[in-house]
Amino acid sequence: MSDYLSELSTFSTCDVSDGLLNKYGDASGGFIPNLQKWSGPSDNTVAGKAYTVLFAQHDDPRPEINYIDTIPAGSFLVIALTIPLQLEDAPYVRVSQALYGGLMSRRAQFQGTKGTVVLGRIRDVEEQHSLEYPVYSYSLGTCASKMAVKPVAVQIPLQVLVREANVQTIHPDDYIIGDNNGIVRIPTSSVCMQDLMLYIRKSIEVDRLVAQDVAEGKPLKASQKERREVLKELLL
Ligand SMILES: O=C([O-])CC(=O)C(=O)O
Ligand code: NI
Repeated sequence: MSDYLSELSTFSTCDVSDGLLNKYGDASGGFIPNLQKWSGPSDNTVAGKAYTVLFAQHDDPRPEINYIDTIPAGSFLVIALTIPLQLEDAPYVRVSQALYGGLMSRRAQFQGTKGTVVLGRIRDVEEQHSLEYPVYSYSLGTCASKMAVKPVAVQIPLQVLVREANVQTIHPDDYIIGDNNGIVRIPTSSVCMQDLMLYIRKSIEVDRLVAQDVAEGKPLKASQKERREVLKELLL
């Protein structure tokens, strides 16, 4: 099986969104909205495969699980709450406790995890920063989560409530890509990775040529129209 992680980490999240938007007609471009980046490298992209974790209310009948000690290397840890605990508008979650902290990042990093996305709050922001391990979340908190919520399942689809009551579903093993712009997800079940990668490579080359034209004083719109012609044949 071919693994696209190393090449994906040479792209920007915007390049990936361009591919999903233009090649697959995905209006969201795979962007997971409202996430803040708190830590991680400032000058490169990180990519991993979604290792999904669902948190539910503390009195949920399902027993609490330990997920942090069994993350496969190359994963991007993605943590979400059940839909009733989410909100459409800021702060996007009903839970004011932090689902994730610095010790968890240390353990994830030790296992070769590429980064962590928490669709909720995290804490220990200074410790996160010092680890240089990529962490994204909606916001921050100070209190641990044990009296409010608990992890109940791994590697199941996670539903994320976004504006206008839309729900995005993140599936286990979707590609997750992060940089300073935010987080993008490639829905692996509905995308041919080989075709998408080909499109993105070409589209980056086109943007490079347009930038060159602009540096030479050419008008932007005309340059884009001309340079993007070559992308049309990849849309078939
Ligand atoms: O105790 C917790 O819930 C999380 C935490 O602070 C850590 O991982 O450092
Ligand atoms: Ni802590």
